[in-house]
Amino acid sequence: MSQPMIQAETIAAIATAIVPQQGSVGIVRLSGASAQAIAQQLFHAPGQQPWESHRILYGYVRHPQTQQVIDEALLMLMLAPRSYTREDVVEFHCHGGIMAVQQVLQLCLATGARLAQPGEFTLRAFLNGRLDLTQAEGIADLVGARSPQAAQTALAGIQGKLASAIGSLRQSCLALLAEVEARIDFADDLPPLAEAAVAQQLDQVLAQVRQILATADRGELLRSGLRVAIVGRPNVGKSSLLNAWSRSDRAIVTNLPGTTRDVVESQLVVGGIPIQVLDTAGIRDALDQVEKIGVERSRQAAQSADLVLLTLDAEAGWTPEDAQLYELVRDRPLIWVINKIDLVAPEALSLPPLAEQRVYTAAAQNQGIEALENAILAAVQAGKLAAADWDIAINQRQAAALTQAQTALTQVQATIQAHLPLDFWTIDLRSAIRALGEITGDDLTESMLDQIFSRFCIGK
Ligand SMILES: Nc1nc2c(c(=O)[nH]1)N(C=O)[C@@H](CNc1ccc(C(=O)N[C@@H](CCC(=O)O)C(=O)O)cc1)CN2
Ligand SMILES: Nc1nc2c(ncn2[C@@H]2O[C@H](COP(=O)(O)OP(=O)(O)OP(=O)(O)O)[C@@H](O)[C@H]2O)c(=O)[nH]1
Ligand SMILES: [Mg+2]
Repeated sequence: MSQPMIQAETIAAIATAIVPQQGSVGIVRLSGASAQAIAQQLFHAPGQQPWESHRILYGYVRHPQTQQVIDEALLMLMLAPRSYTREDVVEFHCHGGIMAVQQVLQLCLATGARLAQPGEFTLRAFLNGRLDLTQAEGIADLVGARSPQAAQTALAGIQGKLASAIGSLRQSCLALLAEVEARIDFADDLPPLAEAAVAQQLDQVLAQVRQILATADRGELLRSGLRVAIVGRPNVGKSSLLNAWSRSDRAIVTNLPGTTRDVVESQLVVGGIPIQVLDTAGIRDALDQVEKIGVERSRQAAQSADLVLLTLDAEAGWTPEDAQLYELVRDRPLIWVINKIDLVAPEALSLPPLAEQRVYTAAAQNQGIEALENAILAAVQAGKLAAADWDIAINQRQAAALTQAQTALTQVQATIQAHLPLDFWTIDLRSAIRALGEITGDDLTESMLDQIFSRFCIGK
């Protein structure tokens, strides 16, 4: 799969974000055999500027028929193979906003390019051998990263750290397979295989497989993050807690119960984990229709959360309504937040008669936030995050394939121990090699590719 294959069609897409907050520059990208020819019909570079690879041209994008100027722009030509896709690539660096890039893209499409599918530039980079599959997945991870640690891990993937770890395991298995097959084919000419030595080699490979598999939990946390819902009776200080925690005035706070009517979301990073915090409407028998809907959304938020912060008013203490609320959310991982602790003497506290972990906060005074963060990290097992000596973190697809390899290699060991004939060894060795190859893309199927590249964004 790694020999260059020139794709017949030239693809085009807007490579930069199209969002309400406009960027100052927007890029339209072309890749494929006609990229330069298309660009030359659209782009006018005044003066004697030569169309050389890896040089910036200054000029105008013009409608090829009407000569109407669409944008003033910079253009970069990157001739194959020195480009992201290893095909001829052209980038138009246009003015930001929506209109310039949209119109330039339309002109590219009218001049022979086809709109790229999500991830298609990176797919071509993969098909042309510039990246393996784990590196391509790293690129999607980096684009989606929501914490510096997640970005760092993604970059390790792009730089090929996982690829080389898996690659060397696969090489070990291939070498072993070659040894075994040689004994099958030339049994009389070669000394027999030392079973003990082979078993020891397999042990080493398996130990590494286990190490890499252990990074899956961390990968999952860094990629998906946590949804944390702040839930509680009205007026206990949920919105104050969100504001103190996010150091903002994101949510409206008043002394009126029923202030928050809808779920308010905020993005935070705690110990490297991206966290989506949901402040919810206080749960009670609602007074009006709007509040009723809000309360229903609170219940849904609690149900969808990875962790619930069940908040109590320390002054009011543990009430029957709190007990009812607990029944609603007790199947979720849960931390008690005893808020307004500034209003109560420690001996006067009445606490929930329940075992879950507690933290004490005075949200209005920004107190207790660190304790809260520590409790959350403990709840998700901070150990899962501890970066090993490397910053590799595998995803679910990679973990599934690695588990297959582990099973197959364990099977080889059993085969050796049972002193079964060499033919039996090769069966499981081959399936281990295939599973490892699925991770890097050395062994792959069309549907795997679709699955992987469909989670990219357009233009990547
Ligand atoms: N304007 C712009 N910025 C960008 C990108 C881009 O495509 N365009 N990138 C896109 O994601 C990232 C940079 N990644 C890149 C990775 C490889 C090559 C590249 O040309 N690789 C060739 C040749 C390298 C060389 O000349 O030595 C190769 O590896 O074969 C380009 C960009 C981020 N910034
Ligand atoms: N003394 C004290 N007052 C607090 C504390 N936290 C919140 N309050 C006050 O309690 C009142 C209610 O706070 P909110 O944050 O709006 O409470 P809520 O739980 O979001 O209320 P609803 O949105 O109505 O469910 C406000 O007057 C806050 O200033 C605290 O730690 N100590
Ligand atoms: Mg509120």
